[in-house]
Amino acid sequence: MVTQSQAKHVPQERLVTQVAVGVLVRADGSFLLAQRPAGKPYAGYWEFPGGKLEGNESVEAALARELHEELGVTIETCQRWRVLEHDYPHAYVRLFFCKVTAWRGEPTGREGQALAWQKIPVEVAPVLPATVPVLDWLQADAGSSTVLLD
Ligand SMILES: Nc1nc2c([nH]c(=O)n2[C@@H]2O[C@H](COP(=O)(O)OP(=O)(O)OP(=O)(O)O)[C@@H](O)[C@H]2O)c(=O)[nH]1
Repeated sequence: MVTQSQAKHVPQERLVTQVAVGVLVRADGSFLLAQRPAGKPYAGYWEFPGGKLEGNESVEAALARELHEELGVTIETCQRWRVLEHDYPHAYVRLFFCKVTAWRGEPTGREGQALAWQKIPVEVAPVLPATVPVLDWLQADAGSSTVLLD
């Protein structure tokens, strides 16, 4: 979904694209990255699975839809984690990162995208610019059981 931003630091002429992003974390601490398919901006870059909110969708509903479409999984446990904004040439995005700790089904690249379970330091490259800080948060969280809400 694209909405007019009310955030003060967003340049006035920019629309904000809201994006729900899933950080699927397994019991061993590994997390899932997906490679953006050909034809999208930043094709070939690695990111966390997710996509844009549609209509009046909530973050949770958009994430459930996107993870089902992209990976074929059904979310069972999901918690909002952090919010990050990034100004790309193609869009100003507001990313709602959610930690997904339980799901049904084995993630599969249903849109032909490559998938990789990773730990810090990640072995795949390049990652999307706005994905880099998330890797730092995951590393910071690794020694703590605290989940910060934005
Ligand atoms: N899914 C996802 N998107 C991200 C991440 N980091 C990041 O900057 N983005 C940006 O958020 C936006 C998500 O758009 P998308 O193209 O994946 O969404 P979508 O599946 O709804 O796309 P569509 O237009 O093909 O339907 C892109 O501008 C992408 O660059 C991330 O970790 N995961």
